[in-house]
Amino acid sequence: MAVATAAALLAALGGALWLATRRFVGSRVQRLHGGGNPGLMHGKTVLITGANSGLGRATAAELLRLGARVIMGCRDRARAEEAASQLRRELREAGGPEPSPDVGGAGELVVKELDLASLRSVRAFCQELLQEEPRLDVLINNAGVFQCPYMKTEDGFEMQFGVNHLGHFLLTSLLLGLLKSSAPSRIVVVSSKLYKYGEINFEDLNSEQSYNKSFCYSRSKLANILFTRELARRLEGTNVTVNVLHPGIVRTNLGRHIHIPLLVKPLFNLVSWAFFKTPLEGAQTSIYLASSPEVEGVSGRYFGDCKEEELLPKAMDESVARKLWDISEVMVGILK
Ligand SMILES: NC(=O)C1=CN([C@@H]2O[C@H](COP(=O)(O)OP(=O)(O)OC[C@H]3O[C@@H](n4cnc5c(N)ncnc54)[C@H](OP(=O)(O)O)[C@@H]3O)[C@@H](O)[C@H]2O)C=CC1
Ligand SMILES: CC1=C(/C=C/C(C)=C/C=C/C(C)=C/C=O)C(C)(C)CCC1
Repeated sequence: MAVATAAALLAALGGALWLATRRFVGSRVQRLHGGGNPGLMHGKTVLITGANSGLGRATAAELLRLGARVIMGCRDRARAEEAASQLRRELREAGGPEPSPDVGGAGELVVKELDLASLRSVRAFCQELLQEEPRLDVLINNAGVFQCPYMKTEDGFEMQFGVNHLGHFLLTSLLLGLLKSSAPSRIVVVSSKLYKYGEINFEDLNSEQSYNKSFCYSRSKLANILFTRELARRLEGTNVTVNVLHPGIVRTNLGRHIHIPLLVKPLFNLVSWAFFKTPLEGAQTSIYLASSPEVEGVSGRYFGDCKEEELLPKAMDESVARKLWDISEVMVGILK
């Protein structure tokens, strides 16, 4: 009995130690990309959608630390201003670059309103940005909504397809001119491994015949990959690259629509704390694709953990990618 108790205690202690070590080592491994080169992003302007939370916030923090001027495109100004104040404070405390107009706005953080569930908002955002910004070096299409109940965007699109794909499609299209005139420039698209369970069902892109929230999330993430590959093809020879990534499973606010019974929540929190990536760990591939010299000139590829990965054939289907592009142009009103 005593031996069994001692063994159980030892196992629990070992487990706790392992988890704590994993957290500790993880937080040190996080800063590898560009960590040795704090000026890597000096003079570069980066736009990140959904930069007030989770992966977007962590990506903004790290690119700021590397000297970029970061524009946060966020739907809620109050939430975004609060995140921006925290990021500025963290940067100061870490001894990062002081905001400096002389070095292309190094370490400067700008908040702009952008609701990807409204084409009007996307257009207004781009109009303002194009008036104010002389250059855009990196666009990171990061914002996303995950498995929400059936909802429509302002323009009547199914919410996940509307925000994750169509809003970013219009945003990117309207900013392409500026990205081209700032070349070499980069576009980074945040997708998910869950694309594997999606299909582009052209006959019901608005999910009016049936709605399955998991399918629609996966469909929107498959659309992110097809969009990236078609855009890379169209951008050949322009010195503007576009790559897509999956971040792994990351502890963020993305799961806000998942209902977890109150009693199970503490256990779930513990499990996610132990096994999910932190936002900074999850953001590494976004940061890598946005800043690393290793991927200069690389375009149309899919990455995870800062390494290229293979795609399923359905994500490489050129005819589906072209058809999705053409339909997206009509849906967002670029072509009538
Ligand atoms: N976490 C994970 O495990 C994984 C995440 N991803 C992808 O990573 C990306 C970032 O998600 P993550 O950081 O995890 O989640 P968060 O929920 O923490 O962040 C999502 C961001 O998107 C913003 N957003 C949502 N809807 C809109 C909208 N209509 N207009 C503008 N911004 C909007 C949110 O704004 P607000 O705060 O105002 O709601 C928030 O800033 C997503 O594309 C997601 O699909 C992919 C695979 C796994
Ligand atoms: C961490 C966490 C939650 C869950 C988040 C999950 C499960 C997110 C999964 C996202 C995935 C897998 C996206 C893939 O593209 C809850 C429920 C909000 C409760 C509080 C802590």
